[in-house]
Amino acid sequence: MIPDLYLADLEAKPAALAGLADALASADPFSAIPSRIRRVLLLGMGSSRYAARVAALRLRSAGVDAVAEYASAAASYPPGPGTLVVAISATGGSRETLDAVARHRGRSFVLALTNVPGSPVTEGADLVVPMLAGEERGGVSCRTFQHTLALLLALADHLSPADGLGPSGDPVAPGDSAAPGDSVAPGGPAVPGASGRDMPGLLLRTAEATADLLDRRGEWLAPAAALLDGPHGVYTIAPAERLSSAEQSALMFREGPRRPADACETGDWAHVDVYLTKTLDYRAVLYPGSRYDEQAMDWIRQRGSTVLAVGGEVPGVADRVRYRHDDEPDVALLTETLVAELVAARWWLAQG
Ligand SMILES: O=P(O)(O)OC[C@H]1O[C@](O)(CO)[C@@H](O)[C@@H]1O
Repeated sequence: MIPDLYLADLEAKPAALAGLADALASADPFSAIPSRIRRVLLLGMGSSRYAARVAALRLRSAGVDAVAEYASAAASYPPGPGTLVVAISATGGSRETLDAVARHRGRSFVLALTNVPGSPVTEGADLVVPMLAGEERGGVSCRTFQHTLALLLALADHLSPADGLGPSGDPVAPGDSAAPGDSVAPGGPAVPGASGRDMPGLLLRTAEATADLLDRRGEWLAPAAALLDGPHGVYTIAPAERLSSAEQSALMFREGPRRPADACETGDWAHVDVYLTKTLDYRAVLYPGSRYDEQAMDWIRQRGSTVLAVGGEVPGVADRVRYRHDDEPDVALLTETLVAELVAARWWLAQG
């Protein structure tokens, strides 16, 4: 892994997103998914699984039977023709994901989502969807994480009943979702773009948000890096619907500069990370948007902990980083990890 190439990979995000937006505007990559699908099993490791978990939650909130599993889990859903397996591997070569796919090949409908066409995960797959993230020369999954999330949102749109998620990403109202056991799109095949969302438009706004953070990093990056640079590691906090942001951020602090880092869900924070704030110099990135932001911040203020908010205003934080379109939850989901990624790159480069 090479820090200056990792930074170059981050700087190439807006162009890669524009390319993905073009591709999604011209074709639905999921149109070959059969109508018999009744269950979605997303499999992956590391950042691929982080993205999968958020997508599975979104599918469930639209009434679709979906779960994200560690590909390494020995016990999971049995294979079957009604199961759509989404095997996610940026490199296409993670051992655990290949082993899990082997159990489903020829028995479930296997969709391989990968950045490397022809890689092992595509062997025997019923459908291959390329991430179109370009080569990551730094050796760290960053653009592939962003493109995985984007494509899984597009998949969720494709599989969701027409009365499921709205264009804003709001969950369906209680009682409006499909009944348990319903096919993913009642009465027929999954409807492309059933949610009515303009996915290419979302990706172009994400590219603008990403470019805004990159262009203005001279203002915010040095203070943010200094604020998070404590003796006891970095913690990251995000709502369940965007937990991938906290998980990917913590992974970037570990994988690049090799700093201790961990992720926590915002509501769960009061049951888990709160115990660290009394004894450690607790420093965290908060991705706001949970109804439990204030519950966490109440403890954080009492304990004098240090929090950097990304994408919103939260009373009691030490500082905040804002960016274009950060009031749009799906733009935030797709963009916000860039703050942690750039801090990680800065620390990594400083190590020489
Ligand atoms: O998506 P892949 O290529 O299967 O990789 C899974 C994980 O493994 C890593 O490559 C690290 O080993 C991470 O960057 C990634 O999150």
